[in-house]
Amino acid sequence: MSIHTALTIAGTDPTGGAGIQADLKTFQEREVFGMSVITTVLAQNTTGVQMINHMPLELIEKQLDSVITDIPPSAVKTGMIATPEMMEFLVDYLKNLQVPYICDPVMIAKSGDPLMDAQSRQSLRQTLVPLATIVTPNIPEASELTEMNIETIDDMERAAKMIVHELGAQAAVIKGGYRTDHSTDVLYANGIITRLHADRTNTKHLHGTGCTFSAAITAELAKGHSIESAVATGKAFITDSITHTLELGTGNGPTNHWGFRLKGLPGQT
Ligand SMILES: Nc1ncnc2c1ncn2[C@@H]1O[C@H](COP(=O)(O)OP(=O)(O)O)[C@@H](O)[C@H]1O
Ligand SMILES: Cc1ncc(COP(=O)(O)OP(=O)(O)O)c(N)n1
Repeated sequence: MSIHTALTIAGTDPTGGAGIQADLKTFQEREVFGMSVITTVLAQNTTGVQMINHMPLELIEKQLDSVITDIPPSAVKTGMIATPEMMEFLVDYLKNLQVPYICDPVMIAKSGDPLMDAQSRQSLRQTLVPLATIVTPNIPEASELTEMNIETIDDMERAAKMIVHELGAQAAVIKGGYRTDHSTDVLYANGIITRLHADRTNTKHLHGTGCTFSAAITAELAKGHSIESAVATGKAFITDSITHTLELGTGNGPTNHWGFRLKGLPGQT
């Protein structure tokens, strides 16, 4: 049996809904062996972010060395990489790895709390985005990366093309979660635009949707699937996670990482 492995390099969420914890749960659900390197420890929950503490670069480097020299990843994703110094350091590291790399350009939590400053947002465009196999911004993040005002699906398509042709990523998925009329995401890969549709679930429990979606895509790339197939599976996985809501927490709760397993079971909504 061949074992597939995936590494997430990101920040933490003690509630388990977003960040490293959501990534590891998702890798496990997709039957990929999950590994993690922590960049930032956060005190956060379903109501917002209470405290942020960045790890020293030396500790990030040591964690990476420990994992990679022992269990090589078949694919890597980055989530919250909050400072230009962390980004610049990771560029050399990721170039050497030569495995599929998913860049989730995490900038702001749905609670509204910023996860990086303006200078870091600019650095992300020049450092990590050009290295990515797939970049997975939500609409505000795509606007920041492309300096475009994104309102329509056509705008999402233009932004995805710009991330590939002008910023240098191999493919881009613009996530439609911030829209209120539909949940259509747009993939641009290998010169082709694909619209990924899903019914919109009327719920406030959407904490960590972006992390979970990009982790599911990473797991599929780790198995050797194509970009198009990995993104289609990621979309099905996140849709089931949102549909089978858990209603946890006093604020905007997490998604259900085992939602796809509940499909068709009696008594489950
Ligand atoms: N209410 C919803 N119903 C169905 N799908 C949703 C809903 N909200 C977000 N999604 C989907 O979840 C995924 C993550 O999108 P989004 O929430 O925009 O990311 P982020 O957490 O980075 O802001 C996308 O596939 C998006 O279409
Ligand atoms: C540590 C950490 N990383 C990323 C996020 C943002 O997660 P995301 O999946 O974009 O979902 P929201 O939290 O914005 O709903 C985070 N909160 N914490």
